[in-house]
Amino acid sequence: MSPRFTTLGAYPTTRMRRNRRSDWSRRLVAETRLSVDDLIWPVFVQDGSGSRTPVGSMPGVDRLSVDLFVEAVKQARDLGIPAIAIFPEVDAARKTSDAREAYNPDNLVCRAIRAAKKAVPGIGIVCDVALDPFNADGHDGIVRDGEILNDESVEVMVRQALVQSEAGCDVLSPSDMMDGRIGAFRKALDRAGHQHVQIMSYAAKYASSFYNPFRDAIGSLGALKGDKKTYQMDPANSDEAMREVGHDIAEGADMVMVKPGLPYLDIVRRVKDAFGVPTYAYQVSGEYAMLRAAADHGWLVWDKVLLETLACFKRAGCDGILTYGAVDAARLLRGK
Ligand SMILES: NCc1[nH]cc(CCC(=O)O)c1CC(=O)O
Repeated sequence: MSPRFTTLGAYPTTRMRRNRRSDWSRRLVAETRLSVDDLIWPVFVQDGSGSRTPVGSMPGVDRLSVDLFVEAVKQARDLGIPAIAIFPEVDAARKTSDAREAYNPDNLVCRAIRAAKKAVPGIGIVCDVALDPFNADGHDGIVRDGEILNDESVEVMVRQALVQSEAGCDVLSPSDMMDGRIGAFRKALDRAGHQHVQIMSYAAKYASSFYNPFRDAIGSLGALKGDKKTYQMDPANSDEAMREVGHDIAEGADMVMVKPGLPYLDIVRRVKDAFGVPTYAYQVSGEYAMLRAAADHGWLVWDKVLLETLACFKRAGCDGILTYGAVDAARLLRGK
C-alpha cells in the first residue's frame, strides 16, 4: 500500500508543537469531536416497581424497575442523549429452553418500551434481539443436543422482533450472530407494516471475554453452558468481519455495529472505510468495569478516561457509541 502522506516541511521550519501551544488552537485543529448526539445509553431493566439493584461488577450501574427506567429515559432526554438501549433481567422462572418469553407481547422488554415511548415519545428506543435473557441455557439461540440451531433460532427471533416493534421499539438490534437474521427480520417487519423500524445489526460481534459483567447484570452468567464461539466471531479475524458486515447491509441493515469496542477499533476503521454506512461500536460491560475499577482505586481519573476513550471511538470512524458512561459523558460534554 502506498503511504497516504508525504511529509512536507522539516524541522526547524516546521514545528509540530506550534499548533498545540494554546487551547484555542488545539480546538481549531481538532479532527474529530465527540458530542452528546453520538451516545446510546444501554440500561438494564428488572421486574417490580420502585426498585433498583446495583450491578456488582459494574459500579455506578443499576438495574431498574420499569417506573424508574422511565425516570432514566427522562434524564436521558433532558441531557440530549438521542437513544436508549434496553436489556432485561428476566425472572429465572420464565426462562425456558424454547425461550418463549422472548415473544410474549407483555414481557419486561415490551412493557419497558411502551412505558418509555409513552413518557418520552421523541427518544429513540433500541432493543436487542437475541434469546439469551429468556433462554434457560443462556445462549442467544435455541439449543438442541448441544448445538445452537440457526434457522430455528431466527424463526423465534422474528417473533421477538415483531412483538418489540408492535410495542413501539424504534431500532431492533440483533446481537445473536445467527446467519440470515437481518433479511428475515426485514421481510417480516415490512409484511407487518413496520417498514419504518430500523435495524442496527451487531454485524461484527466477537466471542469476547469482556461480556461477563453484562451476563451478571441480566442473570445469564450462571445459566450459560459452554461458550458462544460457534456463532460469535473469533477475535483473531478481521476479513471475516468485513464479510459479516457486507451480508448484513445486503440483507437490509440500516446501521452496523462492532463489538466490543476499544480492542476492536481496527475493525471499526475498516468497516467505515469500506462501506461508509452508519457505524457504531459498543463499549461493553467489561470495558466499563475495567475503567471504573481502576478509577475507583484512584489509578485513573474516570471523567478523563471516559471522554478520551469515547473520542477514540469517533476518531476510529464511529458515528456513535453505546456506552454505560453515556450519562456521565453527556453531563461532562454539556458542562452540567
Ligand atoms: N446477546 C446478548 C448480548 N447483547 C449485548 C451483550 C454484551 C454487552 C456488554 O457486555 O456490555 C450481550 C452478551 C453476550 O453476547 O453474551
